[in-house]
Amino acid sequence: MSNETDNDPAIKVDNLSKRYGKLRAIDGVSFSVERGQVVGFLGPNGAGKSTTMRILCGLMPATSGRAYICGIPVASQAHEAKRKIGYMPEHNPLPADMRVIEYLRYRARLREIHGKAQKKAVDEAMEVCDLHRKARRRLIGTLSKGFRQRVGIADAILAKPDVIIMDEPTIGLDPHQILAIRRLIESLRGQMTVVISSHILPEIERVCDRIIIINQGRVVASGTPDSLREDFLPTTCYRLQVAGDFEEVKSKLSAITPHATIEEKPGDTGDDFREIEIIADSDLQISESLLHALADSSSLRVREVAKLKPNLEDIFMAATKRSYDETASPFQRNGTKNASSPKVNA
Ligand SMILES: Nc1ncnc2c1ncn2[C@@H]1O[C@H](COP(=O)(O)OP(=O)(O)OP(=O)(O)O)[C@@H](O)[C@H]1O
Repeated sequence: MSNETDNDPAIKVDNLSKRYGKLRAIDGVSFSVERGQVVGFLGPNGAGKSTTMRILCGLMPATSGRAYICGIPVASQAHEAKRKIGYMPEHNPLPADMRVIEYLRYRARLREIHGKAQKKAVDEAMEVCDLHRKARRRLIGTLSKGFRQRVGIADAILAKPDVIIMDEPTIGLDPHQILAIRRLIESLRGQMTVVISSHILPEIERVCDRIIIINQGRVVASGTPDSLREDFLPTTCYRLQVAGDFEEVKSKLSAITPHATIEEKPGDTGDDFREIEIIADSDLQISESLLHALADSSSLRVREVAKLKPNLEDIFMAATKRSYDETASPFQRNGTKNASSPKVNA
């Protein structure tokens, strides 16, 4: 029996843990995902991403804790919860000797979609994934990896699930194929809740509204890319290219940002310009002041002032390093000690 209401989040995970023998693969994981969001689910190898996703998809039971899809408890109402989810595993076993259209019809039958509804569902999924014209009658074994990924996504969206979970959807694809899959995911925004696990961080940063980072079985960060930047790397970095005496440059810049670190970057710019970095602990907007101060001097020339923004890779490194530092020993994952909780911004 369904407990679903439209107000329930698309996904709610409450204190979820999973042990494989003595190993705690995930340990007290909690988060929720609002409907229509595209969320990146990140973590280093072995962090517990696949374990969490498999529990969410009803493919494996948790040791403790609860997971809900649109308010439906996955453990006690697995069949109903599964109807709400489309899952694309990292290693998607597709039959090489079936044609795309045959395979999707077969997958629709497994989801109890028959007759006219089946034709409509298969046509629409092929249309969204751009398989209709180019690949509908092709043998899956003859398709490029990018097209095989599209078949996997078409399969996952066939039954118009509320939630679609994709494990590494762009792994092994060339830049054109990655762009095509990104556009496809973007076209799902607002219609379905999409959770993507990937190690391709620039891709995740481009496409996701929210990021959840898991490390050593625990959620260590959760928020929008901007809120995570503020939480984990609340620094400002300017990079300048200036020609002239470094001590003079330094004294001019120190007058504007007395507490910042000012360093000359090693490396050759190919001429008499040098690269200088200013790093401050707070958010600064000083491009104009920097330009004025340097232009004021007759012996200095400036040709570039750029404010650098930490990217998702920087955030990922900071979040997973912080939690790694806060975890005193690997024994904790076997449950012999309690780890201190890393900072999480839910
Ligand atoms: N079936 C299993 N039996 C025993 N240990 C397992 C099993 N599946 C996963 N593990 C272990 O649980 C931990 C979490 O694995 P999981 O696959 O969930 O991580 P992941 O974040 O998805 O990693 P990756 O990015 O490498 O796919 C790892 O230490 C892994 O070795």
